[in-house]
Amino acid sequence: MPSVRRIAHAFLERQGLTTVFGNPGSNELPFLSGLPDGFRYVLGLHEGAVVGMADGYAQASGRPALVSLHSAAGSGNALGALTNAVAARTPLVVLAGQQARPAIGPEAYLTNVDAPALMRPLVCWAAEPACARDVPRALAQAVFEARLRRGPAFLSVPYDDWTADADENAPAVLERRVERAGAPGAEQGRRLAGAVAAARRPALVLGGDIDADGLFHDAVRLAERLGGPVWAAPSVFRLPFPNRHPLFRGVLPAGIEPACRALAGHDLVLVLGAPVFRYHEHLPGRYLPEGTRLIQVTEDVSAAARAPVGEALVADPAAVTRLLLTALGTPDTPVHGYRPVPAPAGTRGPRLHPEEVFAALREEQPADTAYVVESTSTNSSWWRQMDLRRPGSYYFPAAGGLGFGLPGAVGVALARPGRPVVGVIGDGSANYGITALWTAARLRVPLTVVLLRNGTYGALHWFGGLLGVPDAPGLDLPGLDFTRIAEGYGVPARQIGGVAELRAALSEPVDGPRLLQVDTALTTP
Ligand SMILES: Cc1ncc(Cn2c(C)c(CCOP(=O)(O)OP(=O)(O)O)sc2=O)c(N)n1
Ligand SMILES: [Ca+2]
Repeated sequence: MPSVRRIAHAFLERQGLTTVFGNPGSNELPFLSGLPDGFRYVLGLHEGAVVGMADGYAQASGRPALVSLHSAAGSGNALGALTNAVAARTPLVVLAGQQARPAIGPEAYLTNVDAPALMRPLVCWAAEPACARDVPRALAQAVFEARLRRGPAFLSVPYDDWTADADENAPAVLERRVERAGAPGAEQGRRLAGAVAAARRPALVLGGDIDADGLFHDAVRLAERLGGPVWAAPSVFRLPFPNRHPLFRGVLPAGIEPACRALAGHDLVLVLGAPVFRYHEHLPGRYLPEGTRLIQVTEDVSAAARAPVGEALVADPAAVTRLLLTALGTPDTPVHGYRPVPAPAGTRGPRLHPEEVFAALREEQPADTAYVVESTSTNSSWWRQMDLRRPGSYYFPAAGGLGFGLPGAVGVALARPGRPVVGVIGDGSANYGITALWTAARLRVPLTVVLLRNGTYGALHWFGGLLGVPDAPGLDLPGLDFTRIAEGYGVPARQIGGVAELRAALSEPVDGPRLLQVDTALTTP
């Protein structure tokens, strides 16, 4: 009989999971041995960077990604990055090594004492097979759980399982297909279309799933058919709609009371592909204005069940969007007149205003550039200056867990080799995923990193004021020089003086990773 490893490799190959993002330990070597031709191992120097790269890769490719982590400490290092993947609903298959079966009970060195418990609740499914013969089936379950539940699934495998003989049923795993159909029933569809058609002042709130599911252009057609305002759901991590479209009103405020105020006057709020809502600053009040009906459409059962208000239909947003476009008819003429971009705010000192940096990106970068942003005090400046009109144009850490930016940018660039990719990273955020620069250099990933150095955790200064604690310590970052740090990881880097120098640098051809450090003024989010 073939070995468990042989069946596992064959199954992963059948499922297209041939790029392994990993950082190895002794427990993982038996799985990694004998990887078939066509497999690619992308080494990250810290498990946070490994998962961040896999997250960016899976989001940009639209397919699950495979992760190989070391047991215990290695899996623990990945938890921060997994907060973003679980919030983004990114399908990741996370394999972790484990001590040999007889050594687990006595808790030998490098034992992951209760491996599945360590990873919950940051994965949608976690297990350690009860015996070597169950590994092929459990691996298949991990793949199908990740893909169908849309999140990271975790499997811990003792290292002596991989060389064990598979049993006579194992080859049948290779033939398994598990699919999901998520269209609403006829009556559900009629009810929803009737509610939308009857609305006098409908509003749309769109979530990251709209971009993840390829619905960016359908959302525009639906919005133009409804004719009402469109918001991106709070704590936006993917752009679901062109941000200068005349119907676009920006990101819905991430506070209960301001969000309610923004929705005032609308008799129906249709939420597609988002939780209701992922609030951030706690600003209590009514969830919805008097007389406003909210209907949420998501395939995330938990997001539907935990929402504090409104009705929910658990269904595929793509099927629902198509159903509504069919029932309501698509608009005859597309809307014109995208909103013009205001002149960027400037500064009179040596530091650039973030808006000047973003205006330079808008004007110098190709229109199909994909941006991976992780700078938390510059969001308002970003949306004032950018004009993004394509799917897959914007990625942000979905749970606000810093450390996604740099690795995620590397992952996006690996997934979309023909598309320009720019990481816009704060000098605070950069430190959490900095080792991704080494992988970018080794793989010569075409990537521009614009490092915004304002010498501080800018957003926390703002939050301190909001929370009435302006005197908190630990918010300033003097003396960091990412040009030298990047060079140390093998990435060419330079300090940028003014806007003209930035524009000139951005217009140069990109044939590998590069980092441009810009000193910026502190702004409010
Ligand atoms: C893993 C992790 N650690 C700490 C934080 C807390 N945090 C921190 C430390 C922020 C400051 C980020 O600083 P930056 O330089 O990247 O960006 P700005 O200066 O523009 O705010 S924003 C924020 O929520 C976090 N979100 N995630
Ligand atoms: Ca900063």
